[in-house]
Amino acid sequence: MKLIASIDQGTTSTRCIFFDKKGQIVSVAQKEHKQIYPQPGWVEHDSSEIWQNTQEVIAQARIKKQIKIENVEACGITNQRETTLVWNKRTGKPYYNAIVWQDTRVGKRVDELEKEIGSAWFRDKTGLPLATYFSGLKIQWLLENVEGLRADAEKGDAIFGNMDSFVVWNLTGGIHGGIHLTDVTNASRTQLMDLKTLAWDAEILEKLNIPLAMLPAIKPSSMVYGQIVSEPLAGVPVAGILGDQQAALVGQTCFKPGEAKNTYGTGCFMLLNTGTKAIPSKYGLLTTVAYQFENQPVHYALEGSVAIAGALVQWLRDNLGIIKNSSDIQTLAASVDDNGGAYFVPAFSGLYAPYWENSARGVIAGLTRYVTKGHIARAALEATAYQTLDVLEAMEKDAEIELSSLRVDGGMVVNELLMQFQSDMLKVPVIRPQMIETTALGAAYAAGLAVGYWKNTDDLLENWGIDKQWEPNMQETQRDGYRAGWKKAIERSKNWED
Ligand SMILES: Nc1ncnc2c1ncn2[C@@H]1O[C@H](COP(=O)(O)OP(=O)(O)O)[C@@H](O)[C@H]1O
Ligand SMILES: O=P(O)(O)OC[C@H](O)CO
Repeated sequence: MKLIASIDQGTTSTRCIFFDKKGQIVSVAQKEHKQIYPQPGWVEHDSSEIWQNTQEVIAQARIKKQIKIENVEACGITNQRETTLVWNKRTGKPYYNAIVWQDTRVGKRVDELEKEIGSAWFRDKTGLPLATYFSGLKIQWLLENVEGLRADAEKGDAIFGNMDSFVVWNLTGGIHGGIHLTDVTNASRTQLMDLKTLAWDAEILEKLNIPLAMLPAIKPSSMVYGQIVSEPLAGVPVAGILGDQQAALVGQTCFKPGEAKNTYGTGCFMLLNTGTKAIPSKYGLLTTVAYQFENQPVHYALEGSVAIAGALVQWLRDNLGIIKNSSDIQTLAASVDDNGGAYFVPAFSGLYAPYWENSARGVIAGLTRYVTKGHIARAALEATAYQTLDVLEAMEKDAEIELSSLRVDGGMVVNELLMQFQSDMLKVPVIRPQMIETTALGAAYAAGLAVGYWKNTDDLLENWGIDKQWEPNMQETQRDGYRAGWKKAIERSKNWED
């Protein structure tokens, strides 16, 4: 049986999944990597650990089901977006740990640029507001803080990449001729690419003092980029690259304008396909590239990015120790009937969409002696649903549409309590497809389309099917009460950092 390999290099783990023609998983392997927190607000990853894990999960997934290399038609890559790495193309060594998208170290720089140039200038060109989230300011921070880096970058020896570029460069030979490229979806998250021309923007590079020589070539999301030379996928073409949230949009087969999905992982990201039109946002969303298949026009999306969703469950597990495994939150939250008046705003990296408040920090509001750890667990889950509601409202206003249902995926959607509460808050049905590994599937689709494994997107629509659907079932007054409590808590979280 012929298969497509997909590598999903996510924020908390790296997976390799082999898919068949029906979009079903044939084999999967996954490994978590360390989260490094050197200072409050800083988040880093060790890039050599990530590359090591990538090789291990590919090998494990192949061995588990004895997959023969001649049966692997192509490989797709999908990745945590924005996370920024600079390494030396002659030695392969990184200049610094990868600075993760959630990292807030460039907060001061954001404020300076806001005063100096203003967010609108960046938004008009890139579709993105000034925020700590994107890669451009992280690259600038590295250039200013790592000795010797600027000179190497100007020579073109020090090269930048998000994790897609880093993985592809290593797979295709590394210091022995690895290719240095990225796809349009990832490039659209650097804040260095012009959304209309799909090229690096010379004015922004000049303003941030970033040498063009260090940036990867920008390519479509689906095409044969080159051959893998490293075991255990040697000889297989790399044929698809998509940022993970765009990959989930493709995996959910949201190919028509007006179709949307919400992915509940570390963070939570809602994307609405807006077709070949880039819609500027007036209500706090991002305008971003959805995908570009080879020889086809680019498709855009509106995106509502929420930094902390499942990461809050991990925080309750790792930092407070009130649950042992992430899945234990279900029993704990179900041990009480409601949130007991408690609201948890997880503004650990400031607030992202639709607020974009760098200076916000996390708060638990409404505490009384009545509140138990069950209520805190419930408030933590509800936080994801309220944040999604904030984003959905902004999206409906920006795109002038009304969503009739929402397709969901990601690690948190196994949580039925959350899914019901989500539907109650949004007042629309929430639909979980049979396949919730949509991120890896989307990258597999991009790769498979490039090599003719699937003929066109119609082939892919047949692979999508519903597993479960939740209908709204809450009294309006009760819902309004929850919403009002959340809005008050949001106000308490703002303007915390000086
Ligand atoms: N039963 C559950 N209820 C709520 N959250 C969960 C549950 N199981 C896992 N999670 C959360 O889902 C996230 C993992 O989802 P995943 O899609 O793998 O994330 P990512 O791709 O961002 O690494 C973790 O943050 C974890 O805390
Ligand atoms: O790795 P995930 O699933 O948390 O996704 C991270 C996003 O790409 C950040 O923009």
